[in-house]
Amino acid sequence: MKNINPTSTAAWKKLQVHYQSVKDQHIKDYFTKDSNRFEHFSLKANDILIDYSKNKLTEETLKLLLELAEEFKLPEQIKSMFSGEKINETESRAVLHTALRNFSDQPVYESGEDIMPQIKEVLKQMKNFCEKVHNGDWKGYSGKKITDIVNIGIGGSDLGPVMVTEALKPYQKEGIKVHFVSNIDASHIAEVFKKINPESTLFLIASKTFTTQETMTNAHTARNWFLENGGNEKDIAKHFAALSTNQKAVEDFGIDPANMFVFWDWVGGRYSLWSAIGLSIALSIGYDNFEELLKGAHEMDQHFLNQPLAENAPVLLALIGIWYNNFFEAETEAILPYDQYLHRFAAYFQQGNMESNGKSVDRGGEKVHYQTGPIVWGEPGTNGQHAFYQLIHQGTKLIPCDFIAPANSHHPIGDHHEKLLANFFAQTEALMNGKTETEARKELQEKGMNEDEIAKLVPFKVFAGNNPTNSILLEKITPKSLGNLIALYEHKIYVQGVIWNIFSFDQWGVELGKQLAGLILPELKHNNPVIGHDSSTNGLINEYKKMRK
Ligand SMILES: O=P(O)(O)OC[C@H]1O[C@H](O)[C@H](O)[C@@H](O)[C@@H]1O
Repeated sequence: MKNINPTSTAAWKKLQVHYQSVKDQHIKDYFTKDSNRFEHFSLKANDILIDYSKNKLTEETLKLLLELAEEFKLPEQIKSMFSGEKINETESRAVLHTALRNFSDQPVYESGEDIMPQIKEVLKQMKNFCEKVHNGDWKGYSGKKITDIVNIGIGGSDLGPVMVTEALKPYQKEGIKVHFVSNIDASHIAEVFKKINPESTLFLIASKTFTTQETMTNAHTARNWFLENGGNEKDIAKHFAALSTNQKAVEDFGIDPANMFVFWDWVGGRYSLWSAIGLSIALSIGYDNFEELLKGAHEMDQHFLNQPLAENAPVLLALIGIWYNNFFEAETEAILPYDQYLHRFAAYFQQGNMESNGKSVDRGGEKVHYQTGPIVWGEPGTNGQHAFYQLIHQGTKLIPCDFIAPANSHHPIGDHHEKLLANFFAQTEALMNGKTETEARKELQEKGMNEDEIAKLVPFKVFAGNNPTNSILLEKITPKSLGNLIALYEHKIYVQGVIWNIFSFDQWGVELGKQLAGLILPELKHNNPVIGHDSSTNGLINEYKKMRK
C-alpha cells in the first residue's frame, strides 16, 4: 500500500470533479429535496446516534468517499491493526490498544505471542489494588486510609485520565480525590501539595518511557516533599506506584517492583488510558466502572471491525472530515460537547488527532503535497456560544463542528438540561440555515425600526448559514457510553491516517522540542552570557539571566 498518493487515486479525481458541482450548494436545500434526509444520513452505533445529515454532502459524495476508502483497502488495513501487524513502522511496533479492551475471549497475537494473558494479569493487579485502596486495607505509613491520588504524568499519561475522571465524576468513589500534575512548572505540583497530606496520599508516576523530563522532575519533587513532610525512605512503597513499560527505570527510581503496573510498547501514549495508565481512573470511579469503560470501547471496536464501510461510524466521520479538509480546504475542526463533564474531551482529542496525523511525510518517506491532519479544538457548550461561536457563524472560515450531547443529565435540576439541549439543537439548525436578508429585515421591522435604520443594520444581521455539523447524541454519559465515544474518535484518526497515507502512531516531531530544551538547560545553570544561538535566542536568554534573581 506504500506510496499511494491519495490525490492520484481514481476516487480522488472523481471527488474533485464532484466538488465543483456541489461546492456552492446550500445544505438546507438538501433537506428541501429530501424530506427523509435525517433517516438517510444518520446511524446508530451501539450507544451513540450520529446525525451527519447537516453536512455539505450528497449520496454521490458519500459513494465517492467510500470508493476512496476502498482504494486504500481500508477493511484490510483495519484488520491489520487489530491483528497486531507492526503498522507503526517507523518504531517497528504493533498498535494494539484495542487488545487492552478485548472482551471477546479471542487471543490477540503480537510477535507470535498471545498477549491476552498478560493484559488480564495487569487488569487483575489493578482490580486488587483498587479494592485494597477503596476498602482501606492499603494504608499509608501512619496507618491512615488513602484519600488522595496524585497522578504525575504528561501528554498521553495525563490527558486521558484527566478527561475520563472529569467526564465520569458522578461515578467518583466517596472518600477518594484525584489530582493531576503534568506541567514542569512547579506551580502545578505546588498547588496540589496544598491540598494533600503525605500520610494519606498515593502518588502514581505515570510514564510509558519513565524518562520524560517533566514527569521525572515532578516525581522527584513529590518524593522529596513526601520525605520532608513526615515520610521515610521505607514508607515510599506505601505511597508511590509506577505505571510504565520501563521496569529498570522504575526500580532505579526506588519504586517497589510490586507497585509497578506494566504496559507495553504496542500501546501508544495517546491511546494508553485503557492500560495501566488508567489506574487513576479505576481508583477514582472504581474498578468495575473502569471495566465498563473498556467494554464500551470494545463494543465500538467490534462495530469498527465488522460493519460495512457505509454503515461504519468511525469511517463515516473520518471520510466527512477528509471531504472538508482536502476539498473545502477547512483547516480546523471543532469538538463541542454540550456536557460540562466532557470539558476536557476536545483537549484530549487535540493530542489524539494532532499528534497522530500532524505529519507531512507519507508512508513511503516522501513529502506530501496535500493537507493532512486538521487543527482540532473546542470547548463545551453553551460556554463556547458566548466566546467563539461568532466566528463560526459569521467569520470567513469554514469550521466543521461536532456537537455532542447526552439526552439525560446526571443532575436533573429544574429545566437546566432542556435549556442546554435547546441550545444544542438550535445551534446546529442556525449554523445550517443562517438568516436571509428578508428574515433579518422582518425581524428589524418587528422591532419598530424605520427603513434607514434597517438598511444600515441588515448586512450585519445576515448569516450565510451553510455551516456543516455532525450531531452526536448519547442517552447518558456513563462509563460504557464514554468508552464507545472515545473509541469512535480514536478510530476516526486511524482511518484518516490510512487515506492520507501517513503513519498515525509515531510522533517524531515531539522529540525535537525535548532535545533542544536539553541543550539549553545547562546554559541556564550559570550566569555567563550565551553566544551560540541566533541573536533572538541569545538575546532572550541573556535578558532572562539579567532579570532572574
Ligand atoms: O508516558 P511518557 O513516556 O512519559 O510520555 C508522555 C508523552 O511524551 C511525548 O510528548 C509523546 O509525544 C506523548 O505521546 C507522550 O504521551
